[in-house]
Amino acid sequence: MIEVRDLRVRYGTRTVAHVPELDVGAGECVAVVGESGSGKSTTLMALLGLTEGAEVSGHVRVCGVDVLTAPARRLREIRGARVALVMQSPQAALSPTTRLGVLMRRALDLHDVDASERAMAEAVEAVLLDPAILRRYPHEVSGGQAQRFAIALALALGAEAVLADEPTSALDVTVQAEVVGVLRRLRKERGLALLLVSHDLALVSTIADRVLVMKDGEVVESGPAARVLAEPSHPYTRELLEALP
Ligand SMILES: Nc1ncnc2c1ncn2[C@@H]1O[C@H](COP(=O)(O)OP(=O)(O)OP(=O)(O)O)[C@@H](O)[C@H]1O
Repeated sequence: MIEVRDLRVRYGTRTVAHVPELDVGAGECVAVVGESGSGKSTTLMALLGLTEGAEVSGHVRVCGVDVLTAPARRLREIRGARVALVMQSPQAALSPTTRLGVLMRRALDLHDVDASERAMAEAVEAVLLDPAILRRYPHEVSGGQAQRFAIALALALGAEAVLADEPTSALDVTVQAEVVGVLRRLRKERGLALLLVSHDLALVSTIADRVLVMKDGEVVESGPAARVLAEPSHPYTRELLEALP
């Protein structure tokens, strides 16, 4: 589903992310962890060709599309519909004057997907939200609810992969846990490929099969989540683990 080889993202002369190898198959979950500024979000955005102004090289294949060479039309096919991007603050990306239900109906109509009240209610219930949320405006829901709404919309559109960029603030740990809980269940039920970005190694290891640890744009350690957590081989990974509350 996702295949990355020797991905390099540069802004000017500075390499902000270098990922030698990253694979996520259907039903698998891979987490990218590291402190703020380590290149996690940049890596995620590069997978959808969304690193504006950057020089990107290497090989990136997502849902059969060669992201670095594909024409804009092919990239639009995977963005939003086949691959869901769950952002740190999804409310910011939503129109503040449009109710969530209207927004969902428009998106489903655009892709010729069933946009009946019942189908929309089922979509939000699948991420453990009350269908009443469809009558709310984006500023009337919490960050975690907005993230779950974004996942519901993606699933209704038939997404095969979810890329989630988790909030980095320690205050948001309950939100993260809430969203990760939903993703964990959906991954099993629907065979979604999941790529999670987080600074919280302990949280992601509860869902991820494999973990990549990034520092200053480089992958310093990668491997099965259980191994990385139990026997971290890099001092930086040990630091991340020791920093946990
Ligand atoms: N458009 C840009 N132009 C120049 N530098 C950028 C740009 N976007 C990101 N960077 C730089 O790339 C580096 C990696 O940023 P990135 O957002 O990927 O880190 P991160 O690990 O996701 O951090 P956070 O957890 O805070 O989101 C940072 O030093 C950042 O300043």
